[in-house]
Amino acid sequence: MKSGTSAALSPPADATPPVRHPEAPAPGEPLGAHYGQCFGCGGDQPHGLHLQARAGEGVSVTAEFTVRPAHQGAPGLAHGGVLASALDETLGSLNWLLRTIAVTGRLETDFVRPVPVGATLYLSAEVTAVAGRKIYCTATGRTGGPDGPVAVRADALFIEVKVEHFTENGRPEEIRAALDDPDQVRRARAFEVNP
Ligand SMILES: CCCCCCCCCCCCCCCC(=O)SCCNC(=O)CCNC(=O)[C@H](O)C(C)(C)COP(=O)(O)OP(=O)(O)OC[C@H]1O[C@@H](n2cnc3c(N)ncnc32)[C@H](O)[C@@H]1OP(=O)(O)O
Repeated sequence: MKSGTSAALSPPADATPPVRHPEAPAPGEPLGAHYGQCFGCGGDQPHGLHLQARAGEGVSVTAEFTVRPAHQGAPGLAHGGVLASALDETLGSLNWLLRTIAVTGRLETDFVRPVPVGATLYLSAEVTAVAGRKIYCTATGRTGGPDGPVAVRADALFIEVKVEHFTENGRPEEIRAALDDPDQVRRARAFEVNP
């Protein structure tokens, strides 16, 4: 049974359907990591989720994440916060398709079934509505295959921010390193609004 979603995650009356950016990656294309040190998608985080997302149709993505021993809460089972991170990361990757820089404002998660170590979580997410800077989206994670039973799901509100959100709030050494890395700058540009 789906639990109730809070009023904060119900789009207002003037919300509009999301618009896929004309230069968004084609359906099936891998999105890659937005930052090598990202806990969700980065390849340089030994205990990270190493989540790999691909563009879907419209403003949707799919992703997979395999639970490793470093992700346990109870013996042999994934930690709920890690599963919420996988949902958050998948939802965050939707912003590649809008070409909008946005951060999670609110994330509401249902944990439906326990997810064992070694299991692969098949995630899918889509943007449902946009209202000004507010991006409403939803995600599910299934086990056993892309059509397997739902183990986790989330509804979320992302808020569009400017790049200064990161440069003014992030620890200076990581910001400096990111700005000095041409590959990182190129990936940040891919988020920029308006071609
Ligand atoms: C060199 C650098 C390269 C960088 C390259 C970047 C690459 C791209 C990286 C992406 C990374 C993704 C990674 C995964 C996704 C995370 O995990 S992101 C990390 C977790 N999230 C955060 O840290 C966000 C922390 N929170 C904040 O900074 C601020 O609260 C926010 C979210 C920016 C909002 O603050 P604000 O801009 O002052 O906006 P505010 O005016 O308060 O609110 C705007 C609207 O949103 C609503 N709202 C705001 N918060 C909420 C809420 N929690 N609940 C409900 N409504 C809310 C407000 O009510 C308001 O509504 P309206 O009045 O317009 O109707």
